Formats: sequence, structure tokens, C-alpha cells
Amino acid sequence: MKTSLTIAGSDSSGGAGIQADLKTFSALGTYGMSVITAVTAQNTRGVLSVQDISPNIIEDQLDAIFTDIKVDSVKIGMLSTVETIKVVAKKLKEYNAPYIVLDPVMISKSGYDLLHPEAVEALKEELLPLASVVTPNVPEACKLTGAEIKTIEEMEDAARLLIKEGPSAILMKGGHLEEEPTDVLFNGEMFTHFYGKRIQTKNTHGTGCTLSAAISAGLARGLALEDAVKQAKEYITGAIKNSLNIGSGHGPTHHFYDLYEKAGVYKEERV
Ligand SMILES: Nc1ncnc2c1ncn2[C@@H]1O[C@H](COP(=O)(O)OP(=O)(O)OP(=O)(O)O)[C@@H](O)[C@H]1O
Ligand SMILES: Cc1ncc(COP(=O)(O)O)c(N)n1
Repeated sequence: MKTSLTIAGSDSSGGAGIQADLKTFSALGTYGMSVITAVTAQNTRGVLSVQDISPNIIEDQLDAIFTDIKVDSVKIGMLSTVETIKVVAKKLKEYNAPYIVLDPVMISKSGYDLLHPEAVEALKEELLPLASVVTPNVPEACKLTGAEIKTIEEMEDAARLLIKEGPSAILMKGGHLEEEPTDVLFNGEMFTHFYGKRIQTKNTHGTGCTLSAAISAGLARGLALEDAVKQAKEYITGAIKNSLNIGSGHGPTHHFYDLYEKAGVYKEERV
């Protein structure tokens, strides 16, 4: 069985972060492992408080996994601090980690700073060059490039700027645009658009985490990047369609095997 590692924050309400990633890995047929960077006290309404995990323990978690188990793909989510970014980058380089999907998590849907604003530069310098693909939403892409993004053309322009920072590819997510949620993939040479239809629901907690974990699982299972993104887009669309009306704020997306089975890949590849 292929393995996927998530390096991210814990979400006590189970909709985003480590919990969303592990559910996604399970549903998409990889064995999930985790390095916890921060513990958030969080629900569908917002983030109450955050405890950042000390860099030593983050380093130990990474050593524990990489010295014992073959890692087939990595997904990076919430990192909080400059120190966390540095230790994660150091260890991923040391272990020559494969297929790194970097979700540059900055602000939660509820408006909480999950990445300290002064750590944006460290994220750019230390982690963008290691990423097989980086998956910013539109506000994150604006922060990373300084560009203003309101249209698909402007998403493409920003992707051209961002690829210069060193990642192998960019998947810019269009969920925050006013139009339909189209995601734009740029591999440095060509663009691929992944079209979606907006599902009318407030229950979109953890959509970005789920999408990036799904891409990571696809890469671990040997899919080419375009195919991993296609499958991940199908998976997140199904997970939003089936999202759960739990709590009084933004409820979580729902994870189950059928979402993948419907995409027509699960049965064929899991023999
Ligand atoms: N209402 C919706 N209907 C259909 N697809 C959506 C909707 N909202 C977001 N998406 C899709 O979900 C994925 C995540 O996109 P989004 O832009 O919401 O990321 P994000 O802001 O990083 O998510 P998060 O809220 O977890 O931080 C993308 O593929 C996007 O196109
Ligand atoms: C631990 C953790 N990681 C990521 C998110 C982003 O998800 P969202 O934007 O849906 O709040 C989050 N809320 N919590």
C-alpha cells in the first residue's frame, strides 16, 4: 500500500487540517500518517485558540516517520511560525521527500491567522522551491505574489509570477472568485483549467485541505499531476455536494469511498 504524510494543524472539529487529510487519504486508498504542527481549538464557527507545537517535537515526528517508513507523498498544511517552516524544510530536504503538495494555509474561513503574517516570506523562501505543486486560493496567491486577482486571466498571470519562486507547478483555486469555481493548473509550460459548478452551501470548511490531500494521495498512487488534480477535483466536488450540516457555522465536507468510486478510478487501481 502506498503511504501519504500530512504535515499540518489539528482541527478539533474534524473538518479541516490533519483530520480532513487523514480521512481523504483513507478514502483514496493510501495509508495516512501525520506530523502535527499546531493544535487548534476550533469548531464550525471559528478558531478559539492555537497551541503551536515546539520545533523539537516536529523534528522528532518527522524523524520517527522517515527513519522507519517509506513515504510516497507529502501534503503540507498549517505551519504557523518561521521556526516550524524552517524545521519542516530542513527535514524534507534531508530525507529527499517525494511529491510534496504545499497548501499555503494562511487564514481560516472564519478569519483567524493560521500562519503568522511575518512567516509568509519564510514560506516562500524555504518551501516553495521544494513543492511539486503549490495550491493557493486566490487571497493566498495575492499575498504570495503581490498581484490583484479577480479573473481567470489574472489567476494565470499570478501563476506565471509564482512559478518563478521555484515550485514545479501551481494549482490556483478559484473557490473565492465570484464566478464558477474554476481551478487553474500551471506546470511552467501550459495551463489546464478544471471547471466546477458552484454548489450552494455554507458547509465548505476544509475544502482546500481536502483538495490538497487528495492530490497528494493521487501522486502517491502513481497518477500524473494532471490526473491527480482531476481526480481530486472530482473528489472535493462530491465531498461538498455531500457536506454535512453539523454545527451552526461552516459545516465540514463529507468523505467516503463512493466519491472516488464514482470518479471511476478506485476499483481499477486498487487491486
Ligand atoms: N461552493 C463551491 N462549489 C463547488 N466547488 C467549490 C466551492 N467552493 C470551493 N470549491 C472548490 O473547492 C476547492 C477548494 O477551493 P477554495 O478556493 O475554497 O480553497 P480554500 O479557500 O483554500 O479552502 P479552505 O476553505 O479549506 O481554506 C477548489 O477546487 C474549489 O474550486
Ligand atoms: C488546522 C487547520 N488547517 C487548515 C484550516 C483551513 O481551512 P478553512 O479555510 O476551511 O477554515 C483550518 N481551519 N484549520
